[in-house]
Amino acid sequence: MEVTPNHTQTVSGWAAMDESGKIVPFVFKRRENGVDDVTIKVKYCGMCHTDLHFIHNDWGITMYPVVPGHEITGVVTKHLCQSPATSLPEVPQHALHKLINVWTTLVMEVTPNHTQTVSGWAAMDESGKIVPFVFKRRENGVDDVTIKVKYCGMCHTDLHFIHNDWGITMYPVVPGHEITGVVTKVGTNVAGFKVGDRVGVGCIAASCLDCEHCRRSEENYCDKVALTYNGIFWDGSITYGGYSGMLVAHKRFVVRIPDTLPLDAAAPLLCAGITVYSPMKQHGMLQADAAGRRLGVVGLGGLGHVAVKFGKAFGLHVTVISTSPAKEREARENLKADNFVVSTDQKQMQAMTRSLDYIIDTVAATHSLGPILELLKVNGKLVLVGAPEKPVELPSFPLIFGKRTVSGSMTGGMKETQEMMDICGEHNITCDIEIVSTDRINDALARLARNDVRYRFVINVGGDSKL
Ligand SMILES: NC(=O)C1=CN([C@@H]2O[C@H](COP(=O)(O)OP(=O)(O)OC[C@H]3O[C@@H](n4cnc5c(N)ncnc54)[C@H](OP(=O)(O)O)[C@@H]3O)[C@@H](O)[C@H]2O)C=CC1
Ligand SMILES: O=C/C=C/c1ccc(O)c(O)c1
Repeated sequence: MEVTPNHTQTVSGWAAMDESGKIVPFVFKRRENGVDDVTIKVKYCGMCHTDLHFIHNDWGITMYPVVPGHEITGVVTKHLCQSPATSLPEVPQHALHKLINVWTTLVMEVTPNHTQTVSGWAAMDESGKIVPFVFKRRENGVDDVTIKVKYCGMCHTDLHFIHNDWGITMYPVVPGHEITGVVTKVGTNVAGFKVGDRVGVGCIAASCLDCEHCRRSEENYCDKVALTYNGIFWDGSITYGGYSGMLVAHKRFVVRIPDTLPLDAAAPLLCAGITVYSPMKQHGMLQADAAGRRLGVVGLGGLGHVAVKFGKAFGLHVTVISTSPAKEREARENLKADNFVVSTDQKQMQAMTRSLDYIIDTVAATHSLGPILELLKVNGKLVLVGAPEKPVELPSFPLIFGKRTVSGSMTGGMKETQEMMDICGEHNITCDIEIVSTDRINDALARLARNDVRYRFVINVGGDSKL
């Protein structure tokens, strides 16, 4: 109730409280009937197999307690005319603006300290079109840092969310988790940052700060993690990302950008960089004794090209495994890749059998891991970071016959992100970027979807402007 003061109506229902899958009686609160709402007395509810998936957390995205049911029939008991909320201001609007106003009104009702108006860019539905979107952010709290956004990288994850590939998008979604900018305000409990500092924000907006993972600064694995967009923040509000002019971030989730790094080419390090750095470190690829070992990078996009750069900076022998022969020359000449294999060319693939110690797979589309696993030596390790919407094919024979391991990795923790950023500062590692103006976001997304970028689009949100 603290989080959502307008959730005043008590409802009796039935919920699963955990993965045991047992349904128990559950009393909870629903919001008051808003201006665009209809209250329904539920008469019947079908039991879909999706309910079972959520009850058992089959898809790994259940937020317990979960009250299932999406085949609902009933009778209207309250609607607009009886709503306690008054009508919207009389402004000539087309449908989209009206929707935005309703949304903003609701957010303000739920989170009264969300008083700062911000201009950004959002997808309103699965059509995937990005449109200007005005919304509210919270006031700068005692532990918060307010940031004027200068640049924001366009990660393939943004595309997945914009198109609801993963089925979990809460529209309107303001994407962007590769954010750099300048501090404009700090809270009274903030010691590490001051106005004017060059900073970045990556994938995390909040975590519990208290669990075993948070204590180890693996906030990315906290089961209460709130992602930078499409997350649910401590106050119950939905988070909005860096395709926007301004951001309020908790100090724990802000990273210092070394003076040697430009804010535009450093921005993708906040996601693409840390997402490959973290498993490379975890699996020992960055240790001095790993120099000379053989790394394969599957997919030469935003994540992949940074993996090549880290691999080379730490003395690994790097092979790019790509569907795009046209990327070979640049990969060898600019990224200094030692080898380039076209994954659709069976001869080239066969010649690489049992040659690699590690592989990082960054591919955004569904594919089979079988031919890729064959490239690993016995005991070799494959780390999956690409997140296609459908499961990848994982045949057992190449795993068994090569005693190989497949694992996954999700972005990185905050301590590790700062460490990575500082290493990039020392080694002058930045991303290869193409700057996009805010009126070209849709064109850039279309090009990203058809694999036409070398290697990251970065939106110039406010890079040319003074503070
Ligand atoms: N695990 C995590 O924490 C994170 C995961 N991700 C995920 O990683 C994946 C890659 O992200 P990112 O590097 O930004 O994406 P990019 O689009 O920049 O790169 C993906 C690369 O995959 C290869 N590819 C092959 N086939 C396809 C296809 N049909 N569609 C798209 N790509 C294809 C391409 O490389 P080539 O031309 O060489 O074949 C392409 O450049 C995404 O699924 C993203 O959601 C992103 C951030 C964090
Ligand atoms: O695959 C990784 C996805 C990471 C992610 C999803 C949503 C979001 O807001 C993020 O900041 C990161």
